[in-house]
Amino acid sequence: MAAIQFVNVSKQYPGTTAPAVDNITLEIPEGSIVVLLGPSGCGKTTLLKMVNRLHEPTSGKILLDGVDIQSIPVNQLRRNIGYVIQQVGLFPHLSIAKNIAVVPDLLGWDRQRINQRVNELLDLVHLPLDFRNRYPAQLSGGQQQRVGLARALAADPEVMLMDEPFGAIDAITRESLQDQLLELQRRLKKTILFVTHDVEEALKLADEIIVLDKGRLVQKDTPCNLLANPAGDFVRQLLNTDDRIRQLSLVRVETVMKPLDSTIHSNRLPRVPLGTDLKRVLSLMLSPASDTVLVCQEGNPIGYITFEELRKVGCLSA
Ligand SMILES: Nc1ncnc2c1ncn2[C@@H]1O[C@H](COP(=O)(O)OP(=O)(O)OP(=O)(O)O)[C@@H](O)[C@H]1O
Repeated sequence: MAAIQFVNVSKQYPGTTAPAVDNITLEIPEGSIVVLLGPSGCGKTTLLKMVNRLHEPTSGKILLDGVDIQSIPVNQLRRNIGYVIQQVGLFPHLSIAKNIAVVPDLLGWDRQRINQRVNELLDLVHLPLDFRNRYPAQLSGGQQQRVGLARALAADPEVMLMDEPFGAIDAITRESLQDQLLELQRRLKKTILFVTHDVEEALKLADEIIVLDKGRLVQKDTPCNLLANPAGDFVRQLLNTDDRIRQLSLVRVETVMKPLDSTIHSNRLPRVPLGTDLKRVLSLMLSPASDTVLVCQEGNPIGYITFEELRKVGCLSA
């Protein structure tokens, strides 16, 4: 079942002449990262904020695991959805531990369980335990953003909404936060709806990308299919498809691979772990020549990708 379903959802703000979100119907599959991509003002944030009811649709409905969110009390809904935003929104007067514990506190967890969870989360986002007693102002922007992520994960929500979470962070820290998010996602398998206007970030993080223009859904596809078959000039220009090799370096092998089958004799084939980018796969295919590369999870082959497949999905056609 899709974790989040939008059914004919529109939103028009009072006093405006055009809808910010215009009749969107789409499904966000459980356990996937789906990225909302589009230029400023296309309706990404509005669409996202309707999921935790920070905005209400003018028409249409949104289902969470098949349940209309209108039937769920708002506080309960928000406690079950992790929310990470660009401005982090940490409470300046609370320690890092207390910031991370906000939702477990609200849920009435006992002290010991909260302490344990805070330690677990600091570890998960690669922050040292002695950060527990620091205050937000004593952390760098990237560290604060990791605390924001830990806080959103605290009560182990199935769904995470992330609105340009790395937007205000320098390029190098941003890349490492993206890598950490992907690493976390391989373990936690949350359903993540992620807003960005950064094409490279979208190609790197997404299992599927949803392109919006003026509130309308223009295309919904995997990063590779989007690059291969952009639905018209708007998407083509948005993706700026000139630099194919750069783009290959952003797309992850799991968004393209096929599950392993009996036609593949795996003994001597080159192997890559989940998360490897397609540029690396291509270089393995070229030297020494091998038209198939195996994809492994914890050392065990689970899928494969062929040169023909790379070519067919269009990444190499330019
Ligand atoms: N509270 C509001 N009242 C009126 N109009 C609004 C309001 N919030 C957003 N809008 C308008 O709705 C449209 C969509 O805005 P939204 O913030 O969803 O876009 P976005 O794609 O997230 O943009 P950005 O990338 O710049 O954050 C814009 O035209 C915006 O001006």
